Amino acid sequence: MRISLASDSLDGIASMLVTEVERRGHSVTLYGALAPGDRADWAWCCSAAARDVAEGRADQAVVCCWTGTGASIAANKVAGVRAALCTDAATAAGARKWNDANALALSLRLTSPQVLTEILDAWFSETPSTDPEDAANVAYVREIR
Ligand SMILES: O=C(CO)[C@H](O)[C@H](O)COP(=O)(O)O
Repeated sequence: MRISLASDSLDGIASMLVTEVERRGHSVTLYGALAPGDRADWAWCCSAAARDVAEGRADQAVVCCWTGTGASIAANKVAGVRAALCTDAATAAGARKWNDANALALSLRLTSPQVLTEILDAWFSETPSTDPEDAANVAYVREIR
């Protein structure tokens, strides 16, 4: 898949994120501190990655900041993006399955290298639920203005 990655710093698991996503066979587009010379303020770089998803240049995004909160807020402001701040594999799997989340938000502060690999394995292996109730929730979210 085409994955847009953004981080406002190179702290913690930020650099590892790029290699871990590529190692899983995805092509990446980089924003913020991950792309030398790019703007690295979280609001800008995380919304830029999310906009790639909304406008069809990427299938999914992974957005990071120290807390993960700004990254998720900025990504969720982009229409059509459902960003989920995930701190463990079960949350990441649930976000893909029940929320059809198309952007993974991560906290550079909280996410250890081990947890990052667990989250990415869960995120990329889970698929959206086909249960009509789950689909109805996601459809409802799509229409929220
Ligand atoms: O978590 C964040 C936003 O939600 C930022 O990473 C945090 O505010 C630090 O930013 P800066 O290094 O620019 O001061």
